Amino acid sequence: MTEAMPDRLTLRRPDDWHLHLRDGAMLAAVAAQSARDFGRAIVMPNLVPPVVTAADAVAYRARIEAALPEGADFTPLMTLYLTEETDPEDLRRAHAEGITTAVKLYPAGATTNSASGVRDMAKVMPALEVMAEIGMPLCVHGEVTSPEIDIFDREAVFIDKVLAPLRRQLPDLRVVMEHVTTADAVDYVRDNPKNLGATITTHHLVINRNHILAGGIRPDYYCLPVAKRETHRLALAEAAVSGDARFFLGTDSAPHVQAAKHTGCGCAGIFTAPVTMPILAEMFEAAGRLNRLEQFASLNGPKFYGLPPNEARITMTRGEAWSPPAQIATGEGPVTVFDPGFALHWRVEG
Ligand SMILES: NC(=O)N[C@@H](CC(=O)O)C(=O)O
Ligand SMILES: [Zn+2]
Ligand SMILES: [Zn+2]
Repeated sequence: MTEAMPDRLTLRRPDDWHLHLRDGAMLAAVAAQSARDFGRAIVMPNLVPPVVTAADAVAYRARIEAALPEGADFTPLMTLYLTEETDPEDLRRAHAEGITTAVKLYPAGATTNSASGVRDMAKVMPALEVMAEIGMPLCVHGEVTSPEIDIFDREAVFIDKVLAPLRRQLPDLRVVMEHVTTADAVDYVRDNPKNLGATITTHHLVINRNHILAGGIRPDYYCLPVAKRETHRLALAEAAVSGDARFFLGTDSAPHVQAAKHTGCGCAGIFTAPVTMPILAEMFEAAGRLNRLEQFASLNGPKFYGLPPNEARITMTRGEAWSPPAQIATGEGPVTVFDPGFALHWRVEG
């Protein structure tokens, strides 16, 4: 006899430790999509121009708050975009005043809106030293950008050539490897427990590189770091359901209008905010680990950031298969909602 599968699940309200909310009409359309299921989010600073100073972060936070629905239970946790001109004293002030939760490192040219990123790590060492001193985490887009490095190898090479040396130099710096996509990254995090965590996205738990390229090119599955082969996806899924506190949810929900993705040079980013919790429930259930979903989505992230978990709870229920909308409308045009390619049975109540 098989045990009855639970059809109801109550968990602490989840958080999203890596989110792109954008600005203007896009922000107005997507803010509510995250605020529905999530209590807090680490908000990425890669606007054009980027959020580089404490004053920029204060202004951006006010725009986000203005875009949230009345009464939303959602706190944006702000980040600063690290540049070679970042003033370490501005970081110190932003941290002391509780304006920012983390700083984001984009290697120049690695991803969407990263032109102002870092070319020479030596130039940002004074800022990183201050962060290590005050305990401000560094969130890292971990890919090298040299054209001679194959795009599927860029994360693994980054670990060897940039991250490991940096962590040897500044062992007290708290680092989050954002959106890990490889078994190499999972192993590196497991083997180096001190001051290191990793976010895993919704889509990297679901797709491998075949989804982008087999049977036709699918720009809606294109993101950075690009999805890797199936063995890597399996390593990510195993890390997510393992209960290991160093791995936590960062959706990397990154809306782009369809016109910017369905084109000759489509941009990177997948919009997952509205479907993340139903997809995760489906995945954790299939792995027989539904009881670990709360650790991954609601407990491990706050633990790494030294914040209390949310007091509020959400309830998820399992029922008939349902189909999320294929797209949402925004003032800039439609945005495709991530399609996991399997039926969803779980929903967040309320
Ligand atoms: N993940 C992506 O493919 N795109 C992100 C940037 C990022 O997180 O690298 C975006 O801002 O669109
Ligand atoms: Zn990134
Ligand atoms: Zn991102």
